[in-house]
Amino acid sequence: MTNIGFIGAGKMASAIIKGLNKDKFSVHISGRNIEETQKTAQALGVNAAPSHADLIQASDIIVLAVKPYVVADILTEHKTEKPIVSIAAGITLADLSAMTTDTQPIVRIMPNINATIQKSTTGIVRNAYVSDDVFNTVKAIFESVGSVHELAEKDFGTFTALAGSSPAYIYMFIDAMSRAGVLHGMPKDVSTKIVAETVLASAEMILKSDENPWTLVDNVSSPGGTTVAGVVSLEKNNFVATVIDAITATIEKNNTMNK
Ligand SMILES: NC(=O)C1=CN([C@@H]2O[C@H](COP(=O)(O)OP(=O)(O)OC[C@H]3O[C@@H](n4cnc5c(N)ncnc54)[C@H](OP(=O)(O)O)[C@@H]3O)[C@@H](O)[C@H]2O)C=CC1
Ligand SMILES: O=C(O)[C@@H]1CCC=N1
Repeated sequence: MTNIGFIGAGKMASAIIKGLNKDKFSVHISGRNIEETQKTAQALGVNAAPSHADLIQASDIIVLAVKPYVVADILTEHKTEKPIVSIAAGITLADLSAMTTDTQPIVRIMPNINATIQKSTTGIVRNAYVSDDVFNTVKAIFESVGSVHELAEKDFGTFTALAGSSPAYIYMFIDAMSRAGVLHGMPKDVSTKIVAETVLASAEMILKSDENPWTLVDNVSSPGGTTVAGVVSLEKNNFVATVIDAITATIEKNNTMNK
């Protein structure tokens, strides 16, 4: 049984812990406040550690699941040679090494909120001090809540935009479509379900088809028909450039988070 300790048990840690196979992993959590930690531990069916030091003592692998600005404080105060896994946005392996030691085994992860339904698309990279055994265990943790993509660290900012943050942008798109349904007389719950089902199936089409997305756009667009009228309107309003700008802004923020 591998002992996994989560420092910080908020939205992401809870989503990951819920998906973990408790026959393979014994899970410990520690937070800012022991009463809150005990309540969260009880709700998740895991162990509450009285302090971060106790959690580190009890764990084989320590997952930092706190907000990025808290990571340095924790790593400065608590030294360990055990492998550290960070899910914090914008904090690089080099940043984490600078907060620990030159030889600290560190894995950097970018999951997404779809871990809540075991469908995270997760990015992973390790430094040179992480053994294959530890790396495979960390991969297994995140495979319990979705797919795992091994990346070069230079691509982590882009991955953060395309997978870590993008659920928010996709929710915005769904809500905008659904609001248009309301404008044209449909109840919001009905239009949201219709749009969400259509987004889900359209994404499945892209994953199952060999065609590129623009060919699929052309397949929907009948000559002189309804779809092309909407496609031209989206383009008049800079839909593609607007989306690309949002992804670039996300990457730029990622690159300056710890500066
Ligand atoms: N949300 C998302 O979609 C994603 C988030 N991430 C990353 O995951 C990390 C966590 O984000 P998320 O789960 O959303 O945030 P949450 O705020 O939900 O969780 C953070 C948790 O850390 C706790 N905490 C704060 N200070 C300390 C401390 N000193 N010691 C221990 N615990 C502490 C907080 O407790 P309290 O509430 O009491 O302050 C809270 O429970 C971030 O670094 C973020 O970049 C990565 C990918 C996606
Ligand atoms: O907004 C953030 O910084 C985190 C990282 C990806 C999703 N949420």
